[in-house]
Amino acid sequence: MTVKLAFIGFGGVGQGLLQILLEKENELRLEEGLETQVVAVADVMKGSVYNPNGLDGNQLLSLAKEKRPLSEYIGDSSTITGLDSIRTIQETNADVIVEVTFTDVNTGQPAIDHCRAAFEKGKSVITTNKGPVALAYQELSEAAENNGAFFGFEGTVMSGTPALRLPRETLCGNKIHQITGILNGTTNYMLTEMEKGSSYEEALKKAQEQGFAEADPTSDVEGYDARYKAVILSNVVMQTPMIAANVPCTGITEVTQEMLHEAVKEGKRIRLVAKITRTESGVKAVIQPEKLDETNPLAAVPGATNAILYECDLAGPIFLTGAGAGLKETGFSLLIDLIHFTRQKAAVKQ
Ligand SMILES: NC(=O)C1=CN([C@@H]2O[C@H](COP(=O)(O)OP(=O)(O)OC[C@H]3O[C@@H](n4cnc5c(N)ncnc54)[C@H](OP(=O)(O)O)[C@@H]3O)[C@@H](O)[C@H]2O)C=CC1
Ligand SMILES: N[C@@H](CC=O)C(=O)O
Repeated sequence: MTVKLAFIGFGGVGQGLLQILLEKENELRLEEGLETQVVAVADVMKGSVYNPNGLDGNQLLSLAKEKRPLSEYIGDSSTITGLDSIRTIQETNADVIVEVTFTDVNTGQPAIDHCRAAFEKGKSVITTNKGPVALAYQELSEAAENNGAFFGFEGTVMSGTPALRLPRETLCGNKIHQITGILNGTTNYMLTEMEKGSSYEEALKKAQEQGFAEADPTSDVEGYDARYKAVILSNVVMQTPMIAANVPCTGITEVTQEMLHEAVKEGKRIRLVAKITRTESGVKAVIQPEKLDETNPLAAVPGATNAILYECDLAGPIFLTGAGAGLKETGFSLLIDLIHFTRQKAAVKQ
């Protein structure tokens, strides 16, 4: 099956997915029957390019790496430049929209509108953008279903570590009554680096250089990104709608090197912890730095690695750890969605 893709946003994660698709082209065709063709890319600063017969992935990546505009793409006479993101979604022949614009922690826009526009046209969406799933999950998942479209968002929590499919699919049949996790790679990386001696500013800069941080890192350090992820876990895994603004949230801006070193001396670690609990009056969440005993499995989680503990009624505690951020790792999360999209289409055909 050939799947035509349009990238909306072409930053680190979008490029990460395209790199993987090029590297694994043969494997994906042979093992999953999946062939992809990038037909369009639309990005705010880089511009846009569309060719219904497909674009050359290597040329797109070179332009992005050399920070050259997409209007410099050299293609045949069917190549069009200058479509904005909504026209790219509505007017191109893409089957799947790869929504990888920045996450806006107040409005979820423009990503929510991108998803709406895609579903109205019966097109599928795969995204790592937390806004749509945290703020409009109910509406968008219904719109996808009503229009026969696929809505994939595995990478919105813990990047390529399957923090959403594991509980929804593999652990199905359990009632999960509590989820506790380290859900932000940037802050965990910063806390680990600060424990080793880096200043707050140095640690943040290093996290930004490695592509872990949000476009506006305030979202990471103030805990808003982890709060969005807690809301997504409530919406999707606990199937209980949660309003982000109602979730108490404290980031790591007040955590000093002294506090971290003191904790280490006590045999403890300070980590930014998200807790989502099912109570008699609904699902509640809280995000805050916590001093964890070294025996707590979350305390041992280093760098941009994240971890999550699901407390299940039948399976008991299930602990999952892996990348929480990173361009290739998050690009991989989109590949997971793409493979599931392909398998679903193939199953419908049979
Ligand atoms: N990096 C990571 O480890 C992870 C990231 N995510 C999420 O994935 C998404 C992408 O992340 P990442 O690639 O790192 O971010 P980047 O900031 O590198 O890329 C985002 C891209 O989207 C573009 N963009 C912004 N608004 C629009 C718009 N309206 N139309 C078209 N393009 C737009 C930006 O353009 P410009 O820069 O030119 O303004 C930029 O090129 C984010 O939502 C992020 O929260 C999720 C999990 C992990
Ligand atoms: N900025 C985020 C990226 C992934 O969601 C993080 O650091 O976890």
